[in-house]
Amino acid sequence: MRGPGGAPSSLFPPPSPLLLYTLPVHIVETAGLTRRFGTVTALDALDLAIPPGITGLVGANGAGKSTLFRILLGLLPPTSGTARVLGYDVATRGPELRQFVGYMPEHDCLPGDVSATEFVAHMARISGLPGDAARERTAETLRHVGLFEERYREIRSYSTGMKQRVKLAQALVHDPRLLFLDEPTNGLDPAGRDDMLDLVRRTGREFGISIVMATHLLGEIERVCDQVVVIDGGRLLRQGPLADFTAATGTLLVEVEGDDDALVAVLRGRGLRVERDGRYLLLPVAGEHVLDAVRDAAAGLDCGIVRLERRRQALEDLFRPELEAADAAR
Ligand SMILES: Nc1ncnc2c1ncn2[C@@H]1O[C@H](COP(=O)(O)OP(=O)(O)OP(=O)(O)O)[C@@H](O)[C@H]1O
Repeated sequence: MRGPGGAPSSLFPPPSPLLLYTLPVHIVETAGLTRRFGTVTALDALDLAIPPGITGLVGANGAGKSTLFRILLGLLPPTSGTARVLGYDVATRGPELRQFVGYMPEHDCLPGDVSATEFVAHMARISGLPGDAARERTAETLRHVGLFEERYREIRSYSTGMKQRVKLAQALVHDPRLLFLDEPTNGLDPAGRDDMLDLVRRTGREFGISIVMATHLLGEIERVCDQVVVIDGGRLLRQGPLADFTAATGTLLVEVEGDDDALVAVLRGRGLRVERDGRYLLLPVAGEHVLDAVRDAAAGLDCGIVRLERRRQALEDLFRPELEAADAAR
């Protein structure tokens, strides 16, 4: 496991200087990437340029996310076009690139009759780690994903959330520089979803591992990702930094502690338009006087201001219409 900032642990030799100096600007690059299955076009002339960091790959079911992962791992040949992962051409250098890439598949693929320790250590050995290092590294990885206490239990006795963690552990055990996670929150309840997203974020941020996470849930992207790639029907809708998609809107978002009904009444009494969204009050930002009015009114009513900021655009609002339009056109 690498420490914060990406420093390698003592368990692993440092990456070769050659690799350090040749790390590409983009961890994934594709040009005209196309994959057909008979009459179905799963990927359609996809041009991607994904920088290091945590990237959300978002698309509805059948958008082509899993097909893209299989191609990027060098496990499935494209029909046409090219792809490079960490600078390696997937068509010719699959075995090399897979040393540096971890993959968490979407569906349940774990053997039930072995423990997490046995399974993850087996995967570590397959990746080329010698016995002692594989055992140490397995314990370390299972601790990271929160399964250390239960590591000797048979996988068949695990909950869905625990099985997802085993899948993440096997993807991490060989100390990859890049992780492909295919719907890591699949089948989890809201609390399990939160825990998994937190784990994904910590894995990316604390250990400096780049992550591409496929999901069909836009809200998940907003919580953990720096970058967004949106595909639909195998085609690229948009890609770029999350901040570009969630620019500040012309709406002021206010949250107060205290009598917010009274605050609404006072603000409306001053001629301001105020709407409610749960515990938030929303006002069009017509100028500085709106901010001043909110501050003065809250102070006059002894309401503590918890949030007073421009509301940001939600990904959901941006892409839902595009995804729906693309669906209708098919
Ligand atoms: N081996 C295959 N043979 C035929 N069609 C396939 C094959 N693999 C994928 N497809 C088709 O390609 C399209 C993209 O599938 P893919 O699994 O990549 O989508 P996805 O975005 O990962 O969706 P999901 O989350 O539902 O798996 C779908 O129409 C799917 O039916």
